[in-house]
Amino acid sequence: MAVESGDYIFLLFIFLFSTLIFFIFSSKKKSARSPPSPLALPILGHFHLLSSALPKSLEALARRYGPLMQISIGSSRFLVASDTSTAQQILRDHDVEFASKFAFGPSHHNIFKGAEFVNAPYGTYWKFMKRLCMTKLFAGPQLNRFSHIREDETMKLLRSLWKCHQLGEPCDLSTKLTVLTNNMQCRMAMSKRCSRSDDQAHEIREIISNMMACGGRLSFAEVHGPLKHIDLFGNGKRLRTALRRFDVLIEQIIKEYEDDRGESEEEDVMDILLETYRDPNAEIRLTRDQIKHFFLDLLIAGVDTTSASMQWAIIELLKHPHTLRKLREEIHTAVGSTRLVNESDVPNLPYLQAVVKETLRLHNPGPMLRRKCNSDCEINGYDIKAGTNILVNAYAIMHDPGTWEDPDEFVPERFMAGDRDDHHMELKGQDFHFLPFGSGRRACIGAAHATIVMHTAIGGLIQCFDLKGAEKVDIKLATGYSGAMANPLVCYPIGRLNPTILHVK
Ligand code: HEM
Repeated sequence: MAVESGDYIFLLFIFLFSTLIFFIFSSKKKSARSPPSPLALPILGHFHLLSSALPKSLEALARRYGPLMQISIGSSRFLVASDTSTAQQILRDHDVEFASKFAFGPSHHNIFKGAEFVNAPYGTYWKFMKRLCMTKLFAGPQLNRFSHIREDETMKLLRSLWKCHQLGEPCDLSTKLTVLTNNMQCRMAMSKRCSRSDDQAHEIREIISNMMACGGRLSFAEVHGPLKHIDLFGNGKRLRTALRRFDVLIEQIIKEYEDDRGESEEEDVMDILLETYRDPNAEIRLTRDQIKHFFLDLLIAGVDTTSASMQWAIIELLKHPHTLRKLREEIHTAVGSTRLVNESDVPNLPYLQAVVKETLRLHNPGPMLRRKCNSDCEINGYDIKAGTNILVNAYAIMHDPGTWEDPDEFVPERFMAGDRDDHHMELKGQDFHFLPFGSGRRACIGAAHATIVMHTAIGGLIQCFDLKGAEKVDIKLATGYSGAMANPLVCYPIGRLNPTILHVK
């Protein structure tokens, strides 16, 4: 068969086209790079470059190595994203690829290993539990259902401070705020048990505090580094003991639920989980350990974070008398002095909202967002392989001087319309300059609950009391990567309005 000139032209075209495609792809491959990394030491990795204030030391490294860098601490390797644009790619543009999390704590001491919700990979189990949280605990109508619990516990807090005022006694506000958040959460999730008396909620609190204290005492080297499998000071053992105590207590609560089956009270989250556990045809097969760990996760994720944020807000207000005065004036104008601030007042208290936002920006208790990449993708022009662990440094983003004027100062006015540019930022994670509750599929599920609690408790405390002596507290950040305070907030409450005679509504 003769070859016609048209065929030559066609073959030449195919040749040129394939060559072009080859070059495009091979040049892409060549430009496929790994993110930069500081010089690492053998075994220790970058351990020597990091201080106990991890978000801050990672922020300093990012200034030299860029918004996406590789870090290793002992056997843990991860990328760190430190600016808004990189965070947006990970948390929004590639949200599905980064919808799993990796464990970044002393998880090797967890006696319920594999049963976690907060660290669960993106899949059927996580989706089921998230749906349960949103439909039964933390979405609009469900949140409203629990308003009486929040009111009741806030009133208990204010009454206990009034008692200190009457007796002239000091008050450990840190503990009282933690009791507040713990009791609210226990009553919301296990209302049948924890509403009858405070005993079980109190015991749960004690165990979780103990657990957090042991976890916090573990050094970086024991969590990530060369001492990971040597429990040098016995804190790992103590942590496991606290977990076993939690196991015994929660097992007892579960048994009480099982014995009380058929009682007419309204279904709570524990009932729903136990129904799913018993049902052979349920959408997922839950294990008993998963149920236990779910409650543990809610308590660990929600109690100390909300309490620490309120402690920081109070300290900042006491350090800034002008801000405190302005807040009191706003509350006085909008609410008056015959009734207590309540949840429906919050939309009319923009300065209180600004105080809460500014506290969460400056002292965020969840400053490192953890993600695990599910499939290969590209971020900032770098190839990211499936299985890569990433930390988004929300601390660095919320302290970025390019976004925030005087980023280390407490200036609630920046969130007030008309004062500065930043006022439009909301708490829902849609603005990647402001990420106190993270963003995307794995964002905080308790954000709405936490902010309601913060507004009403801070509002009530400021309305009813002057808090004297707190200025003597040595204000330091606790070690580790959480944003909690190192020392308890002890003060003398001096009554301004008696909460026990104020109207609640
Ligand atoms: C001021 C209080 C709180 C702050 C600042 C906070 C912050 C955060 C942050 C930054 C994350 C990670 C988000 C991400 O990776 O994108 C998170 C996750 C989470 N938070 Fe909160 N949180 C607070 C209160 C609560 C409360 C009250 C609860 C529930 C009782 C809660 C439950 C959770 C859970 C379950 C997750 C994991 C969600 C998942 O992995 O799917 N948090 N929180």
